[in-house]
Amino acid sequence: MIELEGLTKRYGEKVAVNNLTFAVRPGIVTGFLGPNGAGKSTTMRMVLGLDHPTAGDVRIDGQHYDHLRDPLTYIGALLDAKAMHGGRSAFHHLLCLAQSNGIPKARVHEVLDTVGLTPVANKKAKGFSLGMGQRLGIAGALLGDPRILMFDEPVNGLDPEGIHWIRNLMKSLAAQGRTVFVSSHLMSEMALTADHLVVIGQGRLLADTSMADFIQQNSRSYVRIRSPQRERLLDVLHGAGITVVETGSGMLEVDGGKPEHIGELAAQHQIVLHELSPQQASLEEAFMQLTAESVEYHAHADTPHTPTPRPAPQWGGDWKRG
Ligand SMILES: Nc1ncnc2c1ncn2[C@@H]1O[C@H](COP(=O)(O)OP(=O)(O)OP(=O)(O)O)[C@@H](O)[C@H]1O
Repeated sequence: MIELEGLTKRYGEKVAVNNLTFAVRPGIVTGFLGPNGAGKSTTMRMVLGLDHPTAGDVRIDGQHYDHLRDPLTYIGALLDAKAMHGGRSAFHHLLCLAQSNGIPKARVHEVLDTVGLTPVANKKAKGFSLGMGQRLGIAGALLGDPRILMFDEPVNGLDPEGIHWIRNLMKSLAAQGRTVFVSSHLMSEMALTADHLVVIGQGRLLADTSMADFIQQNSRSYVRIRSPQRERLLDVLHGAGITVVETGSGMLEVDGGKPEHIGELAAQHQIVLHELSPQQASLEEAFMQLTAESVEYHAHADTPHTPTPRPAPQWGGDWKRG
């Protein structure tokens, strides 16, 4: 379990993370969403003790990261796949991590196999593609067989097979009772992977809820109806006290209606239906709706806005014995 309480991080005037309180629970995949610059990576860095909170607290299974003995055996993380020594082979990179955390060498071979990098184990990491780098970063996260896993944008650079693989990996890690905390901008992927969502905007908590509730609470669900006897159907629905929205394309929409009820009414009045389909907004639509006001970096056709570059997080470099 990861627990945040009033977690806050300021960089000068900028409040990157603002009083976040939530818990990431075991046994499920928790998605961490937010527009660019919302504070996701800063939060994750604070979980790993790579950044120190201005205020508040974050604990891993009740302990501060700095107090964990052999931290890789508690929490494995992928924050920045490029934050590794490019001159080392994949095998050596993992071996160094293993040795500093009391993990046996045999485990290095196991995780290389799990992520599919055994054939390139002796190749230097600097020659790796983005996707291979992601796999190596994931191998590092799995090395200590930790109860908690945290991935920042793990599907970045992965091909469709790789995306499918990481989705199943995360689900199976959660099914084993582990805590899995993952950020991604790929909403369709998140919708397939996460059971629970934590959403932040401009450093503040916007939602901490199940995937189903999040979509339901932040979007419109309705029944779409198409009928060649549109006018008669309208009369019947109005007669039954149902509010109908008429769309320009000739469709009818009933907010929050039950398709069974509408279908039965139509049948009772012998009205032909060509379509009767429940419509649920996608995670992407719900996310856009919730975060619309906290998006900092809008694209403009003629004035592209680029956030100020900042140093890459030093993943792995600060990990040490407690
Ligand atoms: N080391 C730093 N110094 C100054 N400002 C920083 C630093 N790290 C992050 N910030 C600022 O804090 C805010 C949150 O950044 P962060 O990278 O945590 O957001 P994010 O949600 O991970 O964004 P993205 O989705 O674009 O990766 C941003 O405005 C960013 O510019």
